[in-house]
This record gives sequence, C-alpha cells and structure tokens, in this order.
Amino acid sequence: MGKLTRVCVFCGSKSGKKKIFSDAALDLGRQLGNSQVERKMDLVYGGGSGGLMGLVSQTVYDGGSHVLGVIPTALVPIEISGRTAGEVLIVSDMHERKAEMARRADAFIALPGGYGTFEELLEMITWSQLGIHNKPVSF
Ligand SMILES: CC(C)=CCNc1ncnc2c1ncn2[C@@H]1O[C@H](COP(=O)(O)O)[C@@H](O)[C@H]1O
Repeated sequence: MGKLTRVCVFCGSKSGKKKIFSDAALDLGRQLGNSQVERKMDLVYGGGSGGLMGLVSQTVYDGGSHVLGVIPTALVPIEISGRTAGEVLIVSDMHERKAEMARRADAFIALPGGYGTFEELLEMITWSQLGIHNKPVSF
C-alpha cells in the first residue's frame, strides 16, 4: 500500500442528536488538519456545508490541509448553504460523486451519519470485497 495522503470522510449531512457525534467529527478534523500530528492528510468529502460534513471540512481546512468537496449539481441547493471550506467539484450525479471520491482518496473513514453515510460506506466496503479498489476502509 502506498503512502496515505488523502482520506475520504463519509458522515452525516446533519449533526445528529448526541454531542459525541460532533466531538468525533471535530477530533478527526483536527487530526487530519494538524501538521503536528503524524496523520495530517488532505480531505475528500461530499461537499456539504452543514452537519458533521460541514464541521469536518471546516476543521480540516482551518488546520491547513487541502479540502475537496464533491457534490452533484442537484444537491448544491440542498446541501450547501453559505460558504464551503476549500475547493468544490460539481459533478453530474450521485454515481459520479462516489466514483470521484473513491478515485481521489487513498483511504475511507465513516463517521456517524444517516442512510447516505451508510450507503457510501457499504459501497466502499463491497468494492473492496470485489477487488475494485484496495484501499483501507474504517468506521
Ligand atoms: C441515486 C443514488 C445512487 C442513490 C444512492 N444513495 C446515495 N448514494 C450516495 N450518497 C448518498 C446517497 N444518499 C445520500 N447520500 C449522501 O450522503 C451524505 C450523507 O447523508 P446522510 O446525512 O448520512 O443521510 C449526503 O451528502 C447525501 O447526499
């Protein structure tokens, strides 16, 4: 396995009811963005500006790592309100979004989320099982 430089994080478009969810998002964001930490990495994520997605992306960006959000055109008005942290790649549909996220990342991490997070995580696990990629998946 090559060096891990860019991680894809799947997580909720909402913050959820428990503080522990946003604590986990902040903690991961700080580790990825912090140059003092061995795990400093760039971020690929779903591009949303709210919920845990917004929290992780802003924290990684504030820490100084590169952030790329990948979002389908149709979801821009739904998942982006106000400013997003870092660069945004607008794609045509959900399939392209997942394919771009998978292609651009060296590893995948899922944080708490809803059905969307679950779907993304399971797809990366099944792609690994089928040998479509050989990248670590953690949750
Ligand atoms: C059309 C199609 C292929 C649907 C498959 N379903 C999905 N595939 C990929 N990402 C998704 C899907 N459903 C929701 N998401 C995304 O997953 C992210 C987290 O959603 P959630 O808050 O965990 O809920 C959101 O950005 C949401 O847009």
